Amino acid sequence: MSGQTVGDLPGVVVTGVSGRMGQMLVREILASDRLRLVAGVERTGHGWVGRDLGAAMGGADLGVPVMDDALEAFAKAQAVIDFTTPEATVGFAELAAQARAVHVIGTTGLSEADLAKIKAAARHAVVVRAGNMSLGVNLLTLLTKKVAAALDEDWDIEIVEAHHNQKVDAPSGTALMLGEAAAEGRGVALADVSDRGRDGMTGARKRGDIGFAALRGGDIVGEHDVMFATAGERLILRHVASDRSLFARGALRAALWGQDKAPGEYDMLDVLGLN
Ligand SMILES: NC(=O)c1ccc[n+]([C@@H]2O[C@H](COP(=O)([O-])OP(=O)(O)OC[C@H]3O[C@@H](n4cnc5c(N)ncnc54)[C@H](O)[C@@H]3O)[C@@H](O)[C@H]2O)c1
Ligand SMILES: O=C(O)C1=N[C@H](C(=O)O)CCC1
Repeated sequence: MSGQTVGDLPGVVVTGVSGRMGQMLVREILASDRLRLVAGVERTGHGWVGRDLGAAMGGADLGVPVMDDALEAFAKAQAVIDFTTPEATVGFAELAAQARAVHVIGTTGLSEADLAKIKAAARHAVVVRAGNMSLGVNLLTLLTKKVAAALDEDWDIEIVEAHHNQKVDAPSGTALMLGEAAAEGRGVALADVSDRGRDGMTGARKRGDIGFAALRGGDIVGEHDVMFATAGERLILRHVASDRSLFARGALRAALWGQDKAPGEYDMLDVLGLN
């Protein structure tokens, strides 16, 4: 970015700016010399709306407003980084497309109907979506696919995830990415073999199923095991995130990467050049 003035840097809006990821994103953007923070967006009625973002975060004024009019905010930006809720993200996808801003989506828990709306928005603008923005997890999806392809159904696949006690969706977006990768490696559709939330007299495990289990507690940032278990041995692939900043840095990288791309839906494997 040599020779650029601050005004030339791509402008970014962070939605859900008061949230765990929102505040982490603000800190990473302020520390970056490649992106410029233009606004934060929060839901109508939130106490931060109308305030300066720096002051709202308990520091000095930044000259960056917190707004609840997303379209007005997006009109000033080249990228929108969005870690909010499924309902909010679907609305933001349409507005980001109208503003022709790159929409980086970290929100998880999206339904098939939500994904269809995001796909429609991606006809007009760049969307980068991933249930996990870290390099390690995205590499883990490739390893999972490879191991699943190498092993037959004598090997049971179980995905175990653990997160903090405020997480509202399960299985995690990451666990679902890993499940998709395992299913792809096996040449099956995840929807046909997914086994979630066992409880009570479940009967014996069905051969070929991919099982999911979710743990919630304390301040766990995010842990994922993909277990391949057969008679006499187990292989466990594990990722442990100990700091949310790695998700935020992945999102910033995606926002920059998307600046010169054609409209469409992309993921972090595209951003990282691993596809
Ligand atoms: N993809 C990844 O790498 C990754 C990493 C961490 C978290 N996540 C996901 O990001 C999402 C947010 O996680 P979090 O821990 O920051 O949650 P959080 O609850 O701390 O933050 C969500 C924020 O969104 C705001 N919000 C809700 N509706 C809104 C609306 N209509 N307009 C504007 N703001 C709105 C809330 O007020 C809140 O500040 C979750 O889906 C989580 O699973 C993804
Ligand atoms: O804290 C969360 O919520 C996280 N969500 C993502 C998921 O659902 O996999 C990524 C890890 C943290």
